[in-house]
Amino acid sequence: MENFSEWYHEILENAEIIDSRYPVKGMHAWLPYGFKIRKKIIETLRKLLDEDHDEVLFPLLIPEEELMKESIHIKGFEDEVYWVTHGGKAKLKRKLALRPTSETAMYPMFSLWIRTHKDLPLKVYQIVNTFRYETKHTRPLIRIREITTFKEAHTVHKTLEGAEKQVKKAINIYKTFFDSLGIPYLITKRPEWDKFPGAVYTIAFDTLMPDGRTLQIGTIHNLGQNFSKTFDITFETEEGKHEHAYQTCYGVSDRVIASVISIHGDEKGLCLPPKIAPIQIVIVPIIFKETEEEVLEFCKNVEKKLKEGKLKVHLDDRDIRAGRKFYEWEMKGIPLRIEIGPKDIEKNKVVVVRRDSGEKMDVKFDDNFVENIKSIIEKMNNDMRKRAWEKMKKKIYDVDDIKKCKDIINNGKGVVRVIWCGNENCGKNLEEKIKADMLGIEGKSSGKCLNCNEDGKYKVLLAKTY
Ligand SMILES: Nc1ncnc2c1ncn2[C@@H]1O[C@H](COS(=O)(=O)NC(=O)[C@@H](N)CS)[C@@H](O)[C@H]1O
Ligand SMILES: [Mg+2]
Ligand SMILES: [Zn+2]
Repeated sequence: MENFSEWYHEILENAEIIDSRYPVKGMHAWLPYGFKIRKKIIETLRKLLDEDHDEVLFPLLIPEEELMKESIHIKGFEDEVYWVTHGGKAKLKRKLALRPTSETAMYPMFSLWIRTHKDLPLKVYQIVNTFRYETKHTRPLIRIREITTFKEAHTVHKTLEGAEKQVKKAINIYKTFFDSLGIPYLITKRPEWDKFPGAVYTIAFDTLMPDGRTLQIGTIHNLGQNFSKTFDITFETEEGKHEHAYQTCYGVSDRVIASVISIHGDEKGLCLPPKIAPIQIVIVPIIFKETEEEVLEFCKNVEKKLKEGKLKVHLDDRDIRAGRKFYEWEMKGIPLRIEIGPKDIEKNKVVVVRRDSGEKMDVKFDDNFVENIKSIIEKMNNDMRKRAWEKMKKKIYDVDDIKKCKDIINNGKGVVRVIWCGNENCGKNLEEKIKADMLGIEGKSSGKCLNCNEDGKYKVLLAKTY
């Protein structure tokens, strides 16, 4: 794990997640196993969003004049937009952008959909691919040019309070989502100079990767009335007045998958949270010639019982060495392995091995068998999440000395928490001094600004970032 980047690229290949050989930089093919993991993660996300959003689907191509409408927004994206300029041999009269994100695709339509207060709040999302011509170093699933798993939610409200309430709801949705994947997170309000182009403010979820750098795994933007004024999203109030609506949008991407792989993975390969593992349990028969029949028979019964319990189980009865099977399934991060040999069936039990801790347990194949397996799985989900949080918390340092900050940041030790006065120039100066990015404001604080010694106003986090 000391060379995280090498480990990361190898695991994507060895665990058959994606194939990076696709001949366009920053774009990759999803392989069957990786696709199944991605599908489970999307299912988890959909279940959360469908509680009070409707799923929609907008076109990929955005007319230039719509994309250019919100000046700050386009300022932030103009260097990253892919353009379509031809249809066949014919040059298009007006060029079309591949959506980098869909505000400018959706909001002209919202303006048509929203007439009166009865049409609000509107809460929609889509899970699509988006395109950003990233000029910084691209990296599979982390910084890609085709973001293949881009979930973007867009909401419209009558009042600022409505939008504020939705921001809080979105924060809870992301907390629940990342908790279910066992991913720890830092929640901060991005500094003014690093918020989403066109937003009033941005709340970000960052996680800490094994190399000491943080990865922005989700963002929530309060758009105020910036876009509703640009795209004329107005509604008739109860009193018959016309007002501009208040909006939010929030998104996650393939980075969620990158963080599940990176944070739970180890030298043996992936370690998937049981909740999103395409196969939760693999049964490996320990075969000896004289007892082959009854062992396989027993394995089939165990498999049947587990399937009846709605668990995703695979019986690996290939005619290869058990050790080879262990290696392969550990690489693929299957949460539980069940080993069954002649001694086990004599005692009517199986051996259960946890992928995360390596812990081995005997479990009786009796009436409580499925329940016992389910509680091991439940415990594993919780242990993986707790372990990841503890690991991250240990790498967040409260620091009141610039030199110490530099040492922590330069040696990839993690994140520093310091007191800041809130002044932008001072903040940017601090970033330069310790060669880190300000993730953002965690909360209020008194004391002295670490950088300029003026009155401190906020607790802020800084780290090396992706
Ligand atoms: N090049 C990229 N590769 C992978 N993920 C990315 C990339 N760029 C952004 N993301 C992820 O996408 C999330 C949402 O992107 S964003 O620009 O912050 N926000 C939006 O686009 C808003 N419309 C909310 S959906 C980011 O938090 C980040 O996790
Ligand atoms: Mg970007
Ligand atoms: Zn200061």
